[in-house]
Amino acid sequence: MSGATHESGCGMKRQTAEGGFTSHHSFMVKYKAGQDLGLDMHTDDSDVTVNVCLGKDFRGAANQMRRTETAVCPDEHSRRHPTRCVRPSSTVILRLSRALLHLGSRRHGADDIASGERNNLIVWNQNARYRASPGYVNRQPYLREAAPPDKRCLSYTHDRDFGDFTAYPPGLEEFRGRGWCPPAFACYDSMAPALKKDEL
Ligand SMILES: O=C(O)CCC(=O)C(=O)O
Ligand SMILES: [Fe+2]
Repeated sequence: MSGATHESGCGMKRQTAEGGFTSHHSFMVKYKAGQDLGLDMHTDDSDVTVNVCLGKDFRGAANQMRRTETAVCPDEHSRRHPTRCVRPSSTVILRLSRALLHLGSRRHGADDIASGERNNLIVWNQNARYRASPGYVNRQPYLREAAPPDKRCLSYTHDRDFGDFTAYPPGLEEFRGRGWCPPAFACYDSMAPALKKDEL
């Protein structure tokens, strides 16, 4: 591996404190024509994720050689910040033989590849002591969203209001109305009234 991208300002102190990681879960993801081309925005069941692009030969959505774009939400998911951002998500270019390190609780996804095959090694690192502490992201209070989400942060599988901001990807219209985010009590003021009534 020739280098790793680590977004600045993405502190990992709490996640790596008190002896560090207590478990790891590693797996490969594969993107190829006729199978998955990319991955919708989501969070991981990890405290810190390592994502290494191992192969093979592919072109990204903008036809770049062996590079693809990954949107990473600037804010850590917490019950206070219900998994998506009102601030613009940053775009990280993950290219062959490089690694990306990010908090599992930050929403992220992989843009579709245009051609070829992309293979990435994903390592989910968990810290049981961090998870048991009051600072754990999923122990924070879940507050109302202050404003509509950033478009780049939207997820067609998770967000009820995805279709209010952008068209569903071809063939994925069936996800309309199926998401859970944001729950009714956390809707921003200008969210469509029909969606505000939905319960979690
Ligand atoms: O393919 C990628 O770059 C992201 C994969 C990922 O986020 C995951 O498998 O959880
Ligand atoms: Fe992920």
